[in-house]
Amino acid sequence: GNHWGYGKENGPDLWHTHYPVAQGSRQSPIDIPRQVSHDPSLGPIVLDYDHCTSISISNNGHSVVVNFDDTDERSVIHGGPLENPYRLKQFHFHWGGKGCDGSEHTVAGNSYASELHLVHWNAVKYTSFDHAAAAPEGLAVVGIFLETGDDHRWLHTITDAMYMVKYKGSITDFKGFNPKCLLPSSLHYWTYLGSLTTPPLHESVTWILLKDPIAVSEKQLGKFRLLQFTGEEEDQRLRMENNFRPPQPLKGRRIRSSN
Ligand SMILES: COc1cccc(N2C=Cc3cc(S(N)(=O)=O)sc3S2(=O)=O)c1
Ligand SMILES: [Zn+2]
Repeated sequence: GNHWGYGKENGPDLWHTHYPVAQGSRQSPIDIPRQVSHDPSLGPIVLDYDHCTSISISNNGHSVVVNFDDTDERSVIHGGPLENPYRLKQFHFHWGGKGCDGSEHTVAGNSYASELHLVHWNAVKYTSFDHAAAAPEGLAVVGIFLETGDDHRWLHTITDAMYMVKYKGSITDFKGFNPKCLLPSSLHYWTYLGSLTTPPLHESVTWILLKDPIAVSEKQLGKFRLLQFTGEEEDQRLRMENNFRPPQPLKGRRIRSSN
């Protein structure tokens, strides 16, 4: 049927027809205003990725996803606003078209070129990722902004693998990648309660947005746009770009800032 996407016929403004929660009270992304209340009780976020390694990279028809083995507590985040450790499950990106920005969250109305999402789930409170992804405290997503500048020395590993997952439904081995190398120098962050930014739009996410962007080159971003929304067998060739949802109403939510 009319599967959701980012086009005119199936884009973010129409998602509410199949996913009414799209008009809910804690939807993401949001715009981060210039002034955010500083909460001294908010400790640092800790990313324990030391023994973390990736398994595969795939194209799910909406983004490029790097998947992790989440069968133990090897790679977790804890601290900050989180009551429990959350296990890393996958990371993926959202980006724009040639010369236009594609982040999902915005800062004082400004977009970045792209946004990286590191998706973690609460294996202390929930028995599976699928349960956690639909539960109020189930997920913690770390958002990292990408701005265009110099080449990112480690992003090459990911962009070089993209030709292997050009089409929707493709997946290939991608072992030994540690996302610690994608973190900016500072782990200062904003945090608020929100949702998945794509269908099913579950309101299950504690968002942790790092304030500092990382720099990637236009050339590296260009390789993201070689990916396709469509499958190899489809005659339509749709370049994967502008796969971002615009900011949603804050609806009275509080956004807190770490130090
Ligand atoms: C039962 O719920 C499930 C089961 C399997 C996968 C998903 N997901 C779908 C979308 C989605 C969007 C994310 S974003 N852009 O906010 O970081 S994270 C994420 S997901 O949790 O992987 C949900
Ligand atoms: Zn995302």
